[in-house]
Amino acid sequence: MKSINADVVILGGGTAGMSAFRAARKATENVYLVEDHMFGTTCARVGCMPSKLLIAAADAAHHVREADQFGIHPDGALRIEGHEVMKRVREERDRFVGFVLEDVEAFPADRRILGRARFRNEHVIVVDEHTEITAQRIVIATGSRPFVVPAWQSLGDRLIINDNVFDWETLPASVAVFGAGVIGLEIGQALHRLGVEVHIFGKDNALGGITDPVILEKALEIFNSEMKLHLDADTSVSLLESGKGVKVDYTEDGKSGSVTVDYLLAATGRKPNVDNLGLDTFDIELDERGVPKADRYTMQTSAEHIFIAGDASNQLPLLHEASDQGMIAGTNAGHFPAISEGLRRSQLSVVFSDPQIASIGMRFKEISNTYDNCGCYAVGEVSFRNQGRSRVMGINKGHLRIYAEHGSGRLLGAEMVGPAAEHLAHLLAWAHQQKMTIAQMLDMPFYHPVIEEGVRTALRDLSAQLRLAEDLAGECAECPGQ
Ligand SMILES: Cc1cc2nc3c(=O)[nH]c(=O)nc-3n(C[C@H](O)[C@H](O)[C@H](O)COP(=O)(O)OP(=O)(O)OC[C@H]3O[C@@H](n4cnc5c(N)ncnc54)[C@H](O)[C@@H]3O)c2cc1C
Ligand SMILES: NC(=O)c1ccc[n+]([C@@H]2O[C@H](COP(=O)([O-])OP(=O)(O)OC[C@H]3O[C@@H](n4cnc5c(N)ncnc54)[C@H](O)[C@@H]3O)[C@@H](O)[C@H]2O)c1
Repeated sequence: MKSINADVVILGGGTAGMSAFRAARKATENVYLVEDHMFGTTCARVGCMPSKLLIAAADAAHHVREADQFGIHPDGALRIEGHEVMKRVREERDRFVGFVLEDVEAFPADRRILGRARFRNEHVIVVDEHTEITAQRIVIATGSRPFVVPAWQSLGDRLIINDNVFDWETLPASVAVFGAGVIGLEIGQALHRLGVEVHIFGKDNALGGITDPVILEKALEIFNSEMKLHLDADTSVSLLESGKGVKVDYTEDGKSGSVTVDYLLAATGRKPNVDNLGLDTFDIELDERGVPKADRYTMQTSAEHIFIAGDASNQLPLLHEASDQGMIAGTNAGHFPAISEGLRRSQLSVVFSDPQIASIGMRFKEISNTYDNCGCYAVGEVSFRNQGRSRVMGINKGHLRIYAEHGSGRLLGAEMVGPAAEHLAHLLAWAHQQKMTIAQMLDMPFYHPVIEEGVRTALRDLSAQLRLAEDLAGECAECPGQ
């Protein structure tokens, strides 16, 4: 077995690991990056990019179908060639992966190690059975993997996860998507729009990570009118005798039903890859999911020379977060024992369904947990039904709710389902990070006619309800704030 002494070793060569590697190398050259099987990142290979490529194809089909409303009638039946759709998805995906691999190739070859890393103790990492690294500091950046209900393993190759979808040569005839979260909704709706028969099975009426009940109700109405959603069904699944498909039996609202599909896509959440790392070989404080607890500003765990970043950290499993957390963890591992707080940006998340779903700052659930006792917040809202530009474009479906604090008048957060949510959410997240008040946001320019005018309507509604410090006479002085 080869022995190495390192200042820093990074476990996992995805987005967070690459970011940590670059950051740590600014402090010391003696840094190693260990990747289990394949560089290229989850985002580029099987996550953000291929899913958005599939969605882009679905959007193209949708726009053709929707053209009628403008008096445009594409002649003949819409023909979707599954193998052409998937060829573009795979080719463009490979192009994105290629760029990541070029970045990896630029890292010194002797500092990249392929193999599965595991702690032997708090300072020693064993990679497969070929290398032992004694490291002064360690960054865990091992990402996450889909959580799959154990009983579904009996479905054999008819059970698929997101990774499998993007390797398809062509589109299947039918899929049952389990999980109506972010992945289930994005991939499920895209497949549906590409002509695949899709049945989405969820749990507890949850949809796309929405926490605001008003937004959830609107979203359920919109998505239910397009697809077969079973969001609170009892289900049992079995492999067809032929082995070539899956039967889903379900009961919902007292009624029973059954569907037969080619595949069951498990999109029931993801699990941080920390369970097989050997964390039980030393003392480190874990959360309820078995993930090392870490300070969100330094990414330092209770074992002070060990840092964690990206999906592995069980904080916000998003690409930009993985990159930021990797940078913070790598910088601190590099400069240890000098630790500094890194930049954590305002929360921003977007689901690329149509209409899109987005949230910024505090979600409604957090707001109600924090403020419900004192009632020191107000909500402003707008429906996109009669919003000028959205109606012009025939995309006038959705609702936006913005939350602000009485007293300070500051923007707290927002949730929405609706047109251009990816852009509106950026606008709102930037204002949130700048700690703007609703009055300051209303002082900003708004062009006409644009979808952003919908944000202004919601801000005006909010402004009319907000009670500012001078009106409160001491009330809300003890507001929990953020
Ligand atoms: C279908 C899908 C769509 C998504 N879309 C979006 C999106 O649109 N926008 C967005 O912001 N986020 C999106 N995400 C989430 C985003 O992809 C992740 O948050 C991000 O990729 C996490 O990066 P990471 O570095 O933590 O993990 P990864 O990129 O997964 O890197 C972890 C690496 O660690 C390696 N590893 C694991 N165990 C070990 C070990 N023991 N030893 C050595 N190496 C190990 C793995 O092989 C892997 O390469 C999506 C995810 C999925 C699945
Ligand atoms: N656009 C994006 O930014 C994007 C896209 C995809 C993924 N992601 C990231 O990946 C993470 C994981 O995505 P995900 O969709 O797997 O998880 P998720 O947590 O968003 O959704 C999982 C859903 O599965 C449901 N569920 C759980 N067990 C079930 C069961 N047995 N049957 C039916 N439904 C069940 C849950 O109620 C939940 O709604 C997301 O939280 C997100 O951070 C982001």
